[in-house]
Amino acid sequence: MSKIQIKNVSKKFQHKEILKNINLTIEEGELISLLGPSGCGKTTTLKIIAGLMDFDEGDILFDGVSVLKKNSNKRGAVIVFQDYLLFPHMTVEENIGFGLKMAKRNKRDIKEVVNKMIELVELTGHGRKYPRELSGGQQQRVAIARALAVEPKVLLLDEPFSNLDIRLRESMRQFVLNIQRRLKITTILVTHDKEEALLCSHKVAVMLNGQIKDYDTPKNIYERPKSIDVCKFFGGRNYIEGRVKDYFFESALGEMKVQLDNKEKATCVIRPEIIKIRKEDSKGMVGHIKSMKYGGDKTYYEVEVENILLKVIDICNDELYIGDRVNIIIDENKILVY
Ligand SMILES: Nc1ncnc2c1ncn2[C@@H]1O[C@H](COP(=O)(O)OP(=O)(O)OP(=O)(O)O)[C@@H](O)[C@H]1O
Repeated sequence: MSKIQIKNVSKKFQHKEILKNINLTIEEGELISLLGPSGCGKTTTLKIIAGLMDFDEGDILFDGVSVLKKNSNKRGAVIVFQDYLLFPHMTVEENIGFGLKMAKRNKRDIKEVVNKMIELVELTGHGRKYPRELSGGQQQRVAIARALAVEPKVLLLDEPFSNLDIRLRESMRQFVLNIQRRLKITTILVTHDKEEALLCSHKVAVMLNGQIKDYDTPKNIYERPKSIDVCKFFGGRNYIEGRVKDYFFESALGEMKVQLDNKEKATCVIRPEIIKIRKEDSKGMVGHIKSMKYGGDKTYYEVEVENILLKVIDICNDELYIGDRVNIIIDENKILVY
């Protein structure tokens, strides 16, 4: 249950800069996600926090105190990796008790903690089984129990759900979240799954190319990211070129009010879900539907307006067909201009 501060951390592998001046603060009891594409440096960051890897510059503090001189087993941070890394020749009980045995805790204590953990992760009756006798989700719960048994101050989860099928992933995610909220353990979740990061976290850090590009609440990071790179990482958005003049963004789509100073070249980012389409009734911007895909609770449209193909996500409108002329309504309060 520590506050974690990562200060100006940089790391090179064979002269290649992998982490570039990483700064992050995670408040006590918070769960934050480190979100980014494959190879951007997420696992490296976790290993550095856990003390499993050296780095070139910077500092890591737990509760305001540098942990650089502490070995990994003294830091109180544990990592759960995506492939669980359970010991195959040990039973569930032995796996969960392993860290406590290493810490030379007495047998009675170990048994008590192991039983508590087995109950916590809902594996009562499975204690004597070996990992191969368990399902993927059960193995994962053993890995979580093993990590929590040593009462870490910091829990580091490296893509813990990525090996599970979608249904199991959702229930395991909720399961881990409940435990995290109950124990209030400071947690960093590494993921490349955007929805997972948004759903689970108090805050999300978007990591691209070894740099933290943005760090904010899920809503702010999704709706108001600081840079166009982060918008592009979330994907699926509309990018309109234009300029800002006298507090209006001017483009082929016309004028939209913005709170920005003049800029000769600017890009407006419009999320598909802030655009609504209606059967044409002569008011407002007009386009025509080029494509539509039914997706159950939403429909994906492509609408051509002034030679621009706009992606639109709206509820299904049974009166609309491909080729129809439609009015486009953009929520100007939700556009972003960079
Ligand atoms: N021991 C190592 N020696 C050399 N290069 C390494 C080493 N470990 C990682 N790298 C490189 O550092 C970069 C970051 O790796 P890292 O595992 O941190 O990425 P990641 O964001 O966790 O990716 P993924 O989501 O695929 O696990 C990659 O380019 C990787 O090839």
